[in-house]
Parts: sequence; C-alpha cells; structure tokens
Amino acid sequence: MNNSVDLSYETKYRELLLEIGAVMESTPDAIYTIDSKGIVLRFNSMLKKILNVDTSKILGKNLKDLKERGIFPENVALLCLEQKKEITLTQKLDDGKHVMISSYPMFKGNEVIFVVTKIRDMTELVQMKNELEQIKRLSSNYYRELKILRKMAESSDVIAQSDAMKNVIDLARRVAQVDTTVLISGESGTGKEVIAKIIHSEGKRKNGPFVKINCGAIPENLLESELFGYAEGSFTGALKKGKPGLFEVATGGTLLLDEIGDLPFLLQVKLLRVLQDSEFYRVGDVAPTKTDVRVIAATNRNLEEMVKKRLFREDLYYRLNVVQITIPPLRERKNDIIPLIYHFISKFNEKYNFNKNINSDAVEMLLDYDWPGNVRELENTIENMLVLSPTNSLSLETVPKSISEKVDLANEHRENARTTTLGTLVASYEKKVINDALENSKDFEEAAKILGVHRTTLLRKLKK
Ligand SMILES: Nc1ncnc2c1ncn2[C@@H]1O[C@H](COP(=O)(O)OP(=O)(O)OP(=O)(O)O)[C@@H](O)[C@H]1O
Repeated sequence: MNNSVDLSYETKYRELLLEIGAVMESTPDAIYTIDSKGIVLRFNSMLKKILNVDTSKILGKNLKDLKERGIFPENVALLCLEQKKEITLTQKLDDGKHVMISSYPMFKGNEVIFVVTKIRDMTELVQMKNELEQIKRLSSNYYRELKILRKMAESSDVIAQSDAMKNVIDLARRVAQVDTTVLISGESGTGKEVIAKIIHSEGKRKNGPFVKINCGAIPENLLESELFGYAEGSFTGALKKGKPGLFEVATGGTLLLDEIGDLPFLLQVKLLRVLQDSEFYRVGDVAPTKTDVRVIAATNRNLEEMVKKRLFREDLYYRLNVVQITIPPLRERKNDIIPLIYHFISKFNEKYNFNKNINSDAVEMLLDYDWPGNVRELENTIENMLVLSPTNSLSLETVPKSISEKVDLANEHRENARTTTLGTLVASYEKKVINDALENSKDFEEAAKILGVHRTTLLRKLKK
C-alpha cells in the first residue's frame, strides 16, 4: 500500500519535472535556475544558443566560479540572490549579441531558495531600433535639406537678409498678383531687374516672355522702332515685311523698360498712349496694333525731380507710378552683404569649378566698404577675387586696391575726426580754466601760481 503511494508520488514528481522541462523548452528565451548557494540547477537548450556557453560544464556548478573562469558570461542571478529582488538589465555579450537578462527570486519565508533567470536575445530588435533611428536621422536631414532647397527655389536665388530687402521682395510678390504697371527705383546695380523678374515669374504672365530694353542705351532714332516696330517699307533699309517691336514680342508677358528716365520726350507720349489704350502704331503704319503686355519701368534717377524740371512728363510719371518699389542701396542694408558674399562665392566656385573660401579679415574689409555700384559691384569684386586669388582662401591681400584704399582712407578720416574732437574739447576746457584763473587773481604771476604752471608756460598758452 505504502509502496503504491510512493510510486504515485514518484510518478507525479517525474511528470512534474517533464512538465517543467517542456515549459522551459517552449519559449524562445534562454532559462536557467540556481539554488540559494548559486549552484546551477536546470537550464533549457536556448541557453547554449543565446549565451554560447558549453552547457556540459555548468550543471551542478557554482555560477560565481563559472563566471570567474569565463565559462558563463553573466551573473545577474547572483545579484538577484544577493539583493533578494527582481533584477532586469541589458548586456552586450563578447560576440556582439545584445541580451536582456531578468532574474526572479523565489522565496521560502524570508529566504531566497532559488532564482529563475530568463535571457532574451535582443540583437535583432536593437538592430532594428538602430536602423529606425538612422532612418529617422536621415529623413530629418533630407527634410532639412529639402526645406533649404525649397527656400532657395522660392526666393529664386535672391538674397534678402535685411528687413529692408525682405519688405521689397514681399511687396514685389504681392504686386505680382495684380496686372498693374510698377515703377522700380533704386541706384544702379541694386537689383531692379531681379525684382522685375520676381514680379514676372510669380504672376499670371509667368509663362509668357520677359523682355527687357535699356532706354538709355539705344540711340533715339532707333528706340522708337525698337519699341513699336515698323510697317512694311516704312523707311530706306527697313525690312520688306516690316518688323515687330518689343511691345509685340512681349505679348502675353512682361516688358521691362529700364532707365525709363532716358526715354525721349516724344516717345514718352507714345508710351503713355500704349499704357492707356493698349494699342500703338508701328512706325509708318496707319492701323493700330493691339498689345497685351505688363509694363514695368525701372529708374536710377529721381523721376519726381525730373517731372519738376519738366524733363519727364507728369502724366506718364503718374501712369507708371501706380505702385512704386524702391530698392535701398547696399550701404543702407549691410545685413545683406555677408550672405551676398557667400552667395556669389558659391556661384563662382561652381562656374569655375573652384573650392575657394573667404577669411574673416577680407569679409570685414568688404563690410566696411560703401559699395557705390551696389550688388553688381560686389558680385564683380567677388568674381575678381576668386579668379585672381592664388590660394583657396580669399584673404585681405586679394581685396582689390580700389576698395582697400578707400576703406583705409575712410577709417583714417574717422580716426582723425575722433582725435580732433578730443583735442578741441581739451583745448576749450584749458582756455576756460586759464580765463577763470586770470579773472580770480590780481596779476599774471598769481594766475600762474593758481594754475600750478610757470609764468612762461602760461604766457605760451595764452598766445596759443
Ligand atoms: N538680392 C540679390 N540677390 C542676389 N543677386 C542679386 C541681388 N540683387 C542684385 N543681384 C545681382 O546683382 C546684379 C545686378 O542686379 P540688377 O541687374 O538687377 O540691378 P539693376 O538695379 O537692374 O542694375 P541697373 O541699374 O544697372 O540696371 C545681377 O547680377 C543680379 O543677379
């Protein structure tokens, strides 16, 4: 009877062990247990796979010894035993695997009787996490670059760092949306054509032609036929079929009349008519020609003054000046100078296949200059420096003499003005002190005494 009870216990015990073994094998994690003395009691087959340990050497052995002899790569279970609490940590093994190790203490009363440790191979997960992070980093880099590229494309390579220039571009973009005439004024080389192109390319006529004519560069007798064309056989040397003028060439687009202040008086009348009636007469023609052109006029002269002096027709001035955009000279928007310098360096590096840069002394010098020729002069200067510089770094020596001499001279004048002011102040104060001393003393001798100088010194100063 007793025997049969024992046997049934033994059977149950065996079955339990089988069950535990089956449970331990059913997981992709490595599992092992140690007793309260750190002796390895049991493990599953994943232990060999994940920790790469020789499992034939560990059963019944002390984990501490195994760790010290390098047979076992970790001892989290011992920490758990020591601290009597659950411990989870991650570890990178010698073979590069990333594992997460969790040890759980099993208690009898207050005492830990054994520790179960579970090890999960995280290598793939860590790899995936790293890859994900890399992808995130890459995509945020791409996003940043895209934003810069978009910004560059949007501003179509127009530099506007200063508030003054930002306002100009803003106004140009707004005015681009309405088909009105615009008068752009500004010193030579400030970027009037650049702004006219923005108005053209951001408006309804962007797919039409952008045509420019410099009214001051063409002789008066040719300008009329250049603008309005001429009819068949209208003058000797004319083409037989006649020739269209720029008002026809620019149909559907924009016509930029540069240096409008140079337009001869007679042509001013003709231009006014085109603007009012959208039609004109070719030279020698009797029938009018229709036109559909947006006119932008540009000038570096003071048209208002010209109107007062009767050099420019008042009615045309008002017709052109529906919206006026004034571009300030570069010296009044110094914030644009540095970005323009780098913009042109990169432009000409690309053109000449260079990889040159500029040093800070040279930048300082360019910042101190007044740029009477504005952006065009700066652009030419950078091209000149880049082409002539013997090294990859544009230094102070590469700044053209015409610029460095002017900057040096201006700095010298400023310095002189500063010291002169100081000298004048000291002299006038000295004069006041001497006068006071003379007034408050009975004679010259006493005044010298009050002032603490020799009478000959006082005499000399008085003479001065
Ligand atoms: N804001 C800017 N950003 C980049 N380049 C510019 C800018 N302004 C002007 N430039 C460049 O400077 C040069 C002169 O500009 P632009 O021809 O438009 O000046 P302008 O005022 O029309 O000159 P002009 O009075 O002689 O007709 C051009 O090469 C132009 O590309």
